[in-house]
Parts: sequence; C-alpha cells; structure tokens
Amino acid sequence: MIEVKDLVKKYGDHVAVDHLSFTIEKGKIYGFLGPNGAGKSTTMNMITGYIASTQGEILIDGHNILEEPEAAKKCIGYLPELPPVYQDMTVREYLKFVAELKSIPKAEREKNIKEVMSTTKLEEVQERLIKNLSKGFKQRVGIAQALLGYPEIIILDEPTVGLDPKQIIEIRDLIKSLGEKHTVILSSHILSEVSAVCDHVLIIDRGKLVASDTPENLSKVMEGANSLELTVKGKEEEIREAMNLVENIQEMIYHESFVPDACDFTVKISGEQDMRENIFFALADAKCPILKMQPTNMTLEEVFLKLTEDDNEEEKENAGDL
Ligand SMILES: Nc1ncnc2c1ncn2[C@@H]1O[C@H](COP(=O)(O)OP(=O)(O)OP(=O)(O)O)[C@@H](O)[C@H]1O
Repeated sequence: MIEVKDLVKKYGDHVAVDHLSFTIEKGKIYGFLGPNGAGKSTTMNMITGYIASTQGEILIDGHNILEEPEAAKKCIGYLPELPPVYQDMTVREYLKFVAELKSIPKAEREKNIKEVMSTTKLEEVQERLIKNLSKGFKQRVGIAQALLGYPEIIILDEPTVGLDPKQIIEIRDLIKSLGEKHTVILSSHILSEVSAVCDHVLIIDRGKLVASDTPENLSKVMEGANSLELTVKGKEEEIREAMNLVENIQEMIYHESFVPDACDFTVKISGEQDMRENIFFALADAKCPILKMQPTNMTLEEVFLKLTEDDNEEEKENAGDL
C-alpha cells in the first residue's frame, strides 16, 4: 500500500529523517512512535506530499508521490498535527468546503459528508460553529475532513494531543473503528496509545527506524532476555537453597510478598533455555510450593527506552572513537 525507500530529509545540515525504509500493508493500523523531534511529522509530511524529500522514494499504491502527486494523494486522508480547521465555519460548511477542495463530484458530496459525519458522530453538532466546539469534537472534525473522498489510507499526526482522558478514549475508539475499513497510520509519542490501538509499531529515533513489529512481538523479543517472576511458599533461605541447585540461574532478586508465608522473586536466567521445569522440581523437592511462575515481558515503554538507549550508547561510543 505504501512503500518508503531510503527516505532522507535534511533541513540545512540537520538530518531530520535518515535513510528510512518501511512498507505499510493494507488494512492494518500502524503506530509511528518516537520521542519529540524524532522525525515523525517530517516523515508524514513527505508521505502526504506536503514537503519534498531530499532523497529516496515514496510509492502510494504504486504511485510516486513526487511524480504522480494527484493519484497518490487521492489515496490518502490526512489529519496534520495542526489541522487547518476554519473556526468561523459551521461543521457542515467546513466539510462542504473540504469536499469541494478535494474535487468530490457534486452529486456525491452530500452523501459523503453525511457518511463521514455519521462515522465521526458529528451529526448533532453539524450546525455549530467550529470555534464553539470542545477540543475532542474539533479533532473529530479534523478526522471527518480526512475521511472525505473515500481515501484508503488515513494518516493521523498525534491525534490525541491536548485531549482530556474521556476524549482520548473516544478518539481511540474512533481510530480503531476506522481500521475496519481503512489502512491507518498514526503518530504518537505515547506508548500506551500505540499498544492500545495499533496492529504494528514502527519506532523511530533521530530520524532512523529502530524497530518494526507487532506490540506483542516487540515486548516478547525484548522479553527481559529470559526472566521469570515467582511467588513461592516457604522461607527465603529454603527457597534460595533449592534454587541454587538449578543450573543457569544468573540472579535472584527478592521482593517482599503480600502473600502470607511466601516470597516473591524475579529470577534471571542466562541463555535462552526454558528452566521452568527444573525450577518446579527443585522447589517441589524442597517442599516449597510454587504459587505463581510467569515469564516477565518488557512493556512497550521498556522496549522503547532500551532501543533508544542502545542507540545513545552506540553514539557515545562512536563519539569516543573520534
Ligand atoms: N521546517 C524545519 N526547519 C528546520 N528544522 C526542522 C523543520 N521541521 C522540523 N525540523 C527539525 O527536524 C527534526 C524532526 O522534527 P519532526 O517535527 O519531524 O519531529 P516529530 O517526531 O514529529 O516531533 P514532534 O512530536 O515534536 O512534532 C527536529 O529536530 C526538528 O527540529
């Protein structure tokens, strides 16, 4: 659906997007995740044809955004970070105006406006001036205008910024429902948002792609290398003694347990081996029943920090070489 090949954007000497390549497949919700200044908006502005790239190629449904901008742009509905919404128009007037701008044939305009108002639940406020709407509703107007013209791809730049928690939930639900009919790309610096809404995450840091996977796989891949969380009935010394007999235990971190007469541990295992059976038998022999044993997965937040930290360290090392 979208192919981004070796994309570079320079602002003077500053490289905002640094040899970025990725593919967006049809029918999924993609999260474009990165800290402020990572290059998300710049990339989206290039995909949507708002700005030109310094180098590289973007194909939208086979159309090169620079060579066939009209055909490419027809496939995309865009909600920029600062949507150009005219405050002194009513919702309906504004949508009519955008429908004209998008050259939607006159006969189809009314039907299309009705449909997008229904999808974004704007019918009740259609005669209100946009300036009198809440931020959540204004954002819906922004999404509604992106939906006009039946684009297959919807691109939303930081769609929940500045909204209150209730509005955030409503907009997220709306985005999820858009995913049923469209390919959606949303940028965000909020990890919980991306893991709640997206099927696939692209993590970008200082203009570079540092990871691309499902939220679940990203957590799994980084699965605290190999570690387990345990709640075991018994005394700390007894449990430690039993665990000493299990091979490959690198570290045991003791936590106070809320369960009476039990201990909580995080057990770090060296290598990839699954040691759960050995742990089970060692603790059973010591008559210390396991009440809980589960692998610890990193949260997306930890994955993100780890990926961007590694990058920092690499950079520091390189700086040291100079
Ligand atoms: N028009 C411009 N001229 C010069 N530098 C720019 C311009 N636009 C963006 N930049 C720089 O390029 C880098 C990437 O900016 P960009 O806005 O794409 O990041 P972002 O990931 O969208 O962050 P944010 O969430 O803060 O918008 C930043 O260092 C920014 O300062």
